[in-house]
Amino acid sequence: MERIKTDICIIGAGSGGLSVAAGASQMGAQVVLIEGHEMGGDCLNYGCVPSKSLLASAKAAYGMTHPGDLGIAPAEPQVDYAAAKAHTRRVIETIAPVDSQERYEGFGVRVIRDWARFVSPTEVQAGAISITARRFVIATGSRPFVPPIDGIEDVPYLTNETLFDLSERPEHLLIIGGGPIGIEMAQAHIRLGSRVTVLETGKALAAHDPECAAIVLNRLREEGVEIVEGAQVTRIGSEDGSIIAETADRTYRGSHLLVAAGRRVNLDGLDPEAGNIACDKAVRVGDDLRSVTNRRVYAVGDAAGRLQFTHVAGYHAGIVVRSAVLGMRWAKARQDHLPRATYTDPELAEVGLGEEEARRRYGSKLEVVRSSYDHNDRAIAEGRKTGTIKVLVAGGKPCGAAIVGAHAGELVGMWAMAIANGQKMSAIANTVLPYPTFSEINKRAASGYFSPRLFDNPRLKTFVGLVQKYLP
Ligand SMILES: Cc1cc2nc3c(=O)[nH]c(=O)nc-3n(C[C@H](O)[C@H](O)[C@H](O)COP(=O)(O)OP(=O)(O)OC[C@H]3O[C@@H](n4cnc5c(N)ncnc54)[C@H](O)[C@@H]3O)c2cc1C
Ligand SMILES: NC(=O)c1ccc[n+]([C@@H]2O[C@H](COP(=O)([O-])OP(=O)(O)OC[C@H]3O[C@@H](n4cnc5c(N)ncnc54)[C@H](O)[C@@H]3O)[C@@H](O)[C@H]2O)c1
Repeated sequence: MERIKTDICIIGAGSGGLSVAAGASQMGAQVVLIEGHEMGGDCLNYGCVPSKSLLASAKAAYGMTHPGDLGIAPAEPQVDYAAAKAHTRRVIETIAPVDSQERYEGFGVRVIRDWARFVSPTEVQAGAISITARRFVIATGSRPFVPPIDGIEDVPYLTNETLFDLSERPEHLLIIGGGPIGIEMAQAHIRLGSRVTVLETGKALAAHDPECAAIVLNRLREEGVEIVEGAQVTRIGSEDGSIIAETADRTYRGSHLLVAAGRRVNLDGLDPEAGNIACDKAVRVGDDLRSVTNRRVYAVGDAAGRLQFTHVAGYHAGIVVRSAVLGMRWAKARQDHLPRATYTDPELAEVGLGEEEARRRYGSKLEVVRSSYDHNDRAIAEGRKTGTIKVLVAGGKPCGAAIVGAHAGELVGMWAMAIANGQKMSAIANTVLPYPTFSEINKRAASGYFSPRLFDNPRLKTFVGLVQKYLP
């Protein structure tokens, strides 16, 4: 057996593991990176990248049938589902070199392509290689959770790991789960010509601001997606070549079934017990992202059991590099400034607290300011007036923002920056933005916070009266 001693051993070469490896190795630490499957993990191969690529094809098709009032006649798009999937593959291939074994070996990282498991609190094995390290980073990500519905294993269901390889367009896609994956893929498929039914046991897009989520769900329904909330599927089966999903009061039929019912953290095969690493649904870590039972071990990204986003995995990686490479043991992960976006049309994006939590925390001190897309000149010019922004303000500072509308994922960045840096509403209001841009929606919301203070203020009016009296 080959034996390696290293500074940092990272398990998993997805968004989190790769970011730790890049940072640590380029700062001079010795790094071993172990990947059992594809370099790039979920985001590149089965997640963000293919889903956003397919949504882009779908948006192009929708734009042809819905040109709005722009003076262009609608046209029937010739949708080639297989070609759209070829586009997603090309996008993956274009981005893949950035996550490749060769690139990381170029940084001096020893990359091992095998599955890793702990054999002791200080040692991991990957195939015939044993690695002891000063610090370990669990960056094993997550996989689709398949609910134990009667009959589900007897039908050929799809998950995000197989959907993007499907080249025949589903005639009628049944989707179990109305979270971000289910809803993004529902819109992609309805626009590419499938019929789509989403069966959601609770509320669809439940993690999002309810007002903003409702706008997205209404749009999907208008486009023809059947979204059934409160649908408890009790049995899955097949009949006459169709897949059927039974709830208490109805049977739904489709040609294909996509399971998008949440995620399971990848801990199987890792043998965390042998490493004295306490886990529940994820690795149990504190805000320092270190295992509560084995201080040599960190967890990042989906494996850390917090928000499951690529940018969060990257953020975690930065904390780990500070702590494990630079010895800044005080480095801690925050949650309050992390943006979340769902790339439907209209987009949905949030940062910071939701309204309910903000009210609990700040009570009557909380102020809510809003601005609507239909007052934004660029949105009017482009015929993209559906949308709104809601900013939660406490003590003059934004503590949360929710946006639904075109480019919401871009617009939320300004609020993420303000919250991350403890900036006041005046920081947004004082920023001069180019005209006409969608980002002026943010500024209008910030101005909305100051308007009553400036324009409905009797003391200010008296002061201005005096100034005007004495000004030469
Ligand atoms: C369909 C879909 C769309 C998404 N869209 C977005 C989006 O638009 N924006 C966004 O921010 N997030 C999105 N996400 C979430 C995002 O993909 C994940 O949060 C992110 O990939 C997590 O990164 P990670 O490093 O924790 O794990 P991963 O990227 O999953 O990487 C984990 C890696 O570890 C490897 N591994 C696991 N166990 C072992 C082991 N024992 N030994 C060796 N290797 C192992 C795996 O093979 C994998 O390569 C999406 C997810 C899905 C499924
Ligand atoms: N745009 C993005 O950034 C993006 C896109 C996709 C996914 N993601 C990430 O991936 C994570 C996972 O996404 P997801 O949509 O799979 O999970 P999710 O947990 O967000 O949503 C799953 C949904 O499935 C429902 N569900 C569970 N069991 C069910 C059953 N038996 N029948 C019907 N419905 C059932 C749940 O109630 C829930 O609403 C997200 O939380 C997000 O962090 C991000």
